[in-house]
Amino acid sequence: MSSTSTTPPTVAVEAHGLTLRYGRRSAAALDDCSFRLPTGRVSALVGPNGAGKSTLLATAAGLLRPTSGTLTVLGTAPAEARGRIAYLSQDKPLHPQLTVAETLRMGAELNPARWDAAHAAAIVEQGSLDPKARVRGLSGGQRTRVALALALGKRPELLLLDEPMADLDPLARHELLGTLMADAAEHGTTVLMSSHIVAELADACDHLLLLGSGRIRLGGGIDDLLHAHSVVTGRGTPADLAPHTVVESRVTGRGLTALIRRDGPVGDGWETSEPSLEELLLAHLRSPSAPALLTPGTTAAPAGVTA
Ligand SMILES: Nc1ncnc2c1ncn2[C@@H]1O[C@H](COP(=O)(O)OP(=O)(O)OP(=O)(O)O)[C@@H](O)[C@H]1O
Repeated sequence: MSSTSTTPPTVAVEAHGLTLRYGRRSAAALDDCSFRLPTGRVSALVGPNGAGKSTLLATAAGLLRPTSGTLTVLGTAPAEARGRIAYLSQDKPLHPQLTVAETLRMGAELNPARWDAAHAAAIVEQGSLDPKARVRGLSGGQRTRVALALALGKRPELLLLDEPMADLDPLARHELLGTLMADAAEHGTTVLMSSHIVAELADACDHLLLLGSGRIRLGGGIDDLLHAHSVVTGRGTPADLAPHTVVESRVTGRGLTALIRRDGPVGDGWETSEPSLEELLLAHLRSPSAPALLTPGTTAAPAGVTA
């Protein structure tokens, strides 16, 4: 890696042929993944159950080692970047016997150089949590808030969140997503978070990584990915849509409706519109054999070339 302390890396996470098997004979949980994620963005990590999202996040946090290939974060090996990363796993481990205030004090002690006490306290206060309450007495969503306060109070350069919003109520989700976006905008924090709640990701995230069966299916800026696709409706067959790539098609009352990846202008006779994020993701999830697409900024650099 060639980055120096005066020039922060522009790439937060970069994978080359990243493959991870939990056992020698197991199927690959991550299978030859190559991609890069730019710094300072909020990226959504999406995919069906078992796609490899948690595995990728734990690998980026330095808790799992690739079977082959490489993964670098913030320009270095994940283990070397631990102090600059915050990782919140799905089970959000906290000490149940500690109070909320003691938990935040522990965060301060563990991260003396970086701890932002005011930021962590504000996240807890927004949830109207009693600082003297014991963690074991909190609801699932309240624990999530404390765990997020611990992660964000560390002022990480890279924040890895595994389904952080699953047990939050809609208001809390909205508010905490706003906090993540503000941190990315004001402090350049890079956020990579897995989630199944596509509607909320569309508002909060500007980047996307779609995993299916351990492989990268889509990667890039959400706007770029949406612009690259069209929903077309008309009287014709999928073959009539050549040279475009038909990701998914179905016959409806109005003829054929297809989600295509455009290769030039769409011919006359087809009504076209831009897909929503949900339409794009669903079409790719229902069509696992559709070719993968990584937009230019998300394609891993050739070996030996650094950001
Ligand atoms: N500790 C483990 N030991 C063995 N196999 C595992 C382990 N953890 C995950 N796997 C397997 O690796 C694959 C990817 O799992 P992973 O948990 O990364 O998926 P995911 O996309 O996070 O799923 P979900 O949306 O259900 O959380 C799955 O086939 C899973 O069974």
